[in-house]
Amino acid sequence: MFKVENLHFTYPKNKDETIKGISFEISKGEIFGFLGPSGAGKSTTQKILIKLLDQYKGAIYYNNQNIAEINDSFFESIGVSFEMPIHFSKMTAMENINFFLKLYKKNNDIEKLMKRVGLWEDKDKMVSEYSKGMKIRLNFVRAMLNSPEMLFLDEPTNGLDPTNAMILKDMIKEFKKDGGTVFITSHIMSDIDQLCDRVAFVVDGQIKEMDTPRNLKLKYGKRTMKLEYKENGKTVIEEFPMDGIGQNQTFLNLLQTKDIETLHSGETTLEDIFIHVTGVGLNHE
Ligand SMILES: Nc1ncnc2c1ncn2[C@@H]1O[C@H](COP(=O)(O)OP(=O)(O)OP(=O)(O)O)[C@@H](O)[C@H]1O
Repeated sequence: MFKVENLHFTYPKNKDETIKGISFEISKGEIFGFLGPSGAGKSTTQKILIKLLDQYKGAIYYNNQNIAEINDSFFESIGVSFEMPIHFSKMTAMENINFFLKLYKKNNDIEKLMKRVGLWEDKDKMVSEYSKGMKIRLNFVRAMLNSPEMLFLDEPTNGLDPTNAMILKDMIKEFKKDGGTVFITSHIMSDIDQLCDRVAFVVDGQIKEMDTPRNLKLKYGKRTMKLEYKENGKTVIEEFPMDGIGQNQTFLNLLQTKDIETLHSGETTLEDIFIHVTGVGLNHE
């Protein structure tokens, strides 16, 4: 569906390259996460992919067509939601939608979308009266206006309360179920974990790691079992190697004789992997 080959990009005013040879492919129906520390080049890549920036080196294909050679049909078939919502604040939400709807040949079911994100009741309110979370939800509706085949989402749940974030994530999953393809950036690792089929970690304009969240967890996870049990009123914690765990008599004895509180494998989180791969902690603004 989407193929990026050896992408390089330098901002005209800069000396150094921002994107230093990125390659990846996204299959139809796949949700692909693009993760990395601030300044790694995520937004720059996204802007190149949606043809906001040109003068890059390398090639980008959408449905086997070089995007440099596709005309308006490209914009007809993609939906974009940037982190900072941009709407006409002196117009109502519905007026905003109607304005943008006219730009497209294909239109989605607006009432259904607005009801789903919980904005139907407030559709005639001025956007200036909308809260930050409402603007973000309206932004998502805008990305879906033309019933796109592929979505580009930059931090789509950032600034939403857990309930609204869950609704948006469910909508993204439904979009995928209906055959849609998604390119997504986020700092919220649990969202990425729940949504993405594959993720790429980008550091300083290069992809450092790319795989399914499960494979990454297996690769970076500690192969251990951690056991917590009660003894003389105190909690004791012991760790055992996963290999040969079924024959480990000490471990088996504890299981049979102790009052077990918890038992889990040393699976690592995407957050741990992020810090390991990028060498940079997550910023949760
Ligand atoms: N218009 C521009 N002109 C020159 N340099 C830019 C421009 N936009 C971004 N940069 C630089 O390019 C690099 C990558 O920025 P980019 O916005 O792509 O990072 P990011 O990974 O999206 O970061 P964040 O997570 O903070 O949004 C940074 O060093 C940034 O200063």
